[in-house]
Amino acid sequence: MTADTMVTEPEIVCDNLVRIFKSEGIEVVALQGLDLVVPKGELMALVGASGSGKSTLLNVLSGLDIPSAGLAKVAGKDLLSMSGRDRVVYRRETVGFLFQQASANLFPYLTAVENIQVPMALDGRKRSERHPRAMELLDMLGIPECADRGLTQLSGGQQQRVALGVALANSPRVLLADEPTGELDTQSSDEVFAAIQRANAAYGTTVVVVTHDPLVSEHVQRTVGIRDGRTSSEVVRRGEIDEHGNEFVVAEEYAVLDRAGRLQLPREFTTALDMKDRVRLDLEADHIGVWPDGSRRAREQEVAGDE
Ligand SMILES: Nc1ncnc2c1ncn2[C@@H]1O[C@H](COP(=O)(O)OP(=O)(O)OP(=O)(O)O)[C@@H](O)[C@H]1O
Repeated sequence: MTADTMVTEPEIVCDNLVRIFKSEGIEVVALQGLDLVVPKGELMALVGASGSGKSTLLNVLSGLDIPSAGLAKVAGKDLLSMSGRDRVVYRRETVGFLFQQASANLFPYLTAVENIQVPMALDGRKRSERHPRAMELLDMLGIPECADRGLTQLSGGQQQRVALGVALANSPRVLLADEPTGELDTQSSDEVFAAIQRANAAYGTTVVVVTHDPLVSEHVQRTVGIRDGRTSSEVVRRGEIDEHGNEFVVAEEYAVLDRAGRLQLPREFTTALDMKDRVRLDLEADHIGVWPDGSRRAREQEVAGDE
């Protein structure tokens, strides 16, 4: 294969991913055929209502949970067929995880630099002296002066940046973050998100952030919406330059069309036109028209079809 014909495999591929939870005889389908492709090095956000399946998806991608069916591949590794042993190595080396609460990533009795060195020690390195990578990470996170501070001497935003350092300690290819700014004030959120952006740019780490925070979801290239366990919509942003040479961002919204031809119409659209149960489709030269059942246009079409 030549360099020209070589196609880079996406870093994350989910194809028709299903996760069913069974408890006390009741089945909950948390993921119902979810499709998602994330190219290497992308920083993207996942948004969706409570219960839509975001945490279930992150748990699958982080190797904590095993899906019921479908395909989930991260950094070329198949998460359904992976052995228990490979899963441990995968979680230590391939993915880093950042939780909403910084404390979930941190040991309270260790300093900032010691915390960042914990996963490195697990990786067969010595913890007794400062590891250059830990100091480099603290620099990149913008908190080198916090190296020897205990957690009680750090603000919430600084603690979350140390937690990010822990997640990045072993240079994971993929960083998964679940509401990383959810408990922070605006300035701290800003600092944590800026640190995530720097990590993405400096190390080429692919980043998936689950968020309700517009500061995050509106400042990434792509925001994917999840509804009822499926990817339903995407907003793609790109920078453009106006006639005065000023940069501005164009955001385009898409519905996701899966391989079976399914798409979810936005609820505001279907409610506005009182669409339910079934709709009439009309193939035009360059688009597909969707009409409410019983609308004048649908009836006209029916008559035209009969003639
Ligand atoms: N371990 C479990 N056992 C049974 N049902 C579960 C389990 N985990 C999640 N669910 C169900 O799966 C669905 C998706 O949950 P999930 O936590 O992934 O949603 P979410 O989008 O992350 O929500 P939130 O924003 O509130 O965290 C919900 O109906 C939830 O009740």
